[in-house]
Amino acid sequence: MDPIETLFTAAAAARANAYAPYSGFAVGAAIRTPSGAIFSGANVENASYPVGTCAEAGAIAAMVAAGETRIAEILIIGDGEALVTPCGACRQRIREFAQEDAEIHIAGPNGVRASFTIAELLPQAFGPAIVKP
Ligand SMILES: O=c1ccn([C@H]2C[C@H](O)[C@@H](CO)O2)c(=O)[nH]1
Ligand SMILES: [Zn+2]
Repeated sequence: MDPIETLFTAAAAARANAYAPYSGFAVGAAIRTPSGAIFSGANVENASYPVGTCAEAGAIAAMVAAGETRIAEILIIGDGEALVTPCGACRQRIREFAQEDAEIHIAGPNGVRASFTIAELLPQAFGPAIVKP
């Protein structure tokens, strides 16, 4: 299968399990690391609304738990007509692990609609190199 299609399938499977009873807005995300492994996540909402977490955060947590810390590509599937790009907090989360040339693919239920780099979505970012000695 085409690599993007593989990511899309993983993100769609996670999205099908999204826990979004409050917004009704299901999101799925899938990361491919340089090793070729794929990690996925879905948004998980909470009765205490601010405690909910984004799909991207879930996929990043799965990647880190498996011992990987580099994002080669990430694909996010949202809903509706508008591009569901990562929220501000998730742009920062992706920035932490994104390779320089990492692509962020934004998809709807029928496929990828646009692709960006992290520099496009989070210019002049605060990142690890600033903090790490
Ligand atoms: O990129 C995004 C944008 C939104 N959401 C979730 C958060 C919340 O559960 C719902 C509506 O904002 O969608 C994500 O998971 N990722
Ligand atoms: Zn987010």
